[in-house]
Amino acid sequence: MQMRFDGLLGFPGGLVNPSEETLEAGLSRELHEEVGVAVPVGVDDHMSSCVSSSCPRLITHFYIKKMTEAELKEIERAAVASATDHGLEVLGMVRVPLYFLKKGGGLPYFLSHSFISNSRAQLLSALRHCRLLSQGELKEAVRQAEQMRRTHSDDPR
Ligand SMILES: O=c1[nH]cnc2c1ncn2[C@H]1C[C@H](O)[C@@H](COP(=O)(O)OP(=O)(O)O)O1
Repeated sequence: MQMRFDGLLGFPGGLVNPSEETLEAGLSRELHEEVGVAVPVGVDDHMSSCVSSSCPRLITHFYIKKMTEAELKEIERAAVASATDHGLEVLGMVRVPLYFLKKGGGLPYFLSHSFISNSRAQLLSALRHCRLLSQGELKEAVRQAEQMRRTHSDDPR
């Protein structure tokens, strides 16, 4: 995922006008701007679509692209070295911690941060779809994250 200019976590991507380009071409263009490399995206990579709750005229389309660790490392390097949006719209790529540490560290802490639009739900659906974590582990991570958010909102600081 990435830290956005507004301080929220989200996925690389952006607005596409379907009368001007296909969704996949628009996503590839946005990826080039935000991660600095041309990542080919096809209709087979499409995962889900949903009407935005904050803006009913916006439909969010979510794609999953599996890649090797070497490809991921290349993207992480390019995101800093050549992405035109780096330091502007995008403040940095972040790997999602897919583990649990004592006292909520790892995935539960990550999930307790603030996310743009429905990107937190998109992350959870991707982890479920790719079977990277079990249903029980995801449920436990969400439970701990909610508990942390409640604790933080009680913090008077
Ligand atoms: O990761 C995301 N998941 C779901 N919706 C998202 C995500 N990132 C952005 N959005 C939504 C929020 C905004 O309403 C629009 C446009 O986002 P934005 O970052 O402003 O797009 P541009 O890069 O400026 O085109 O999408």
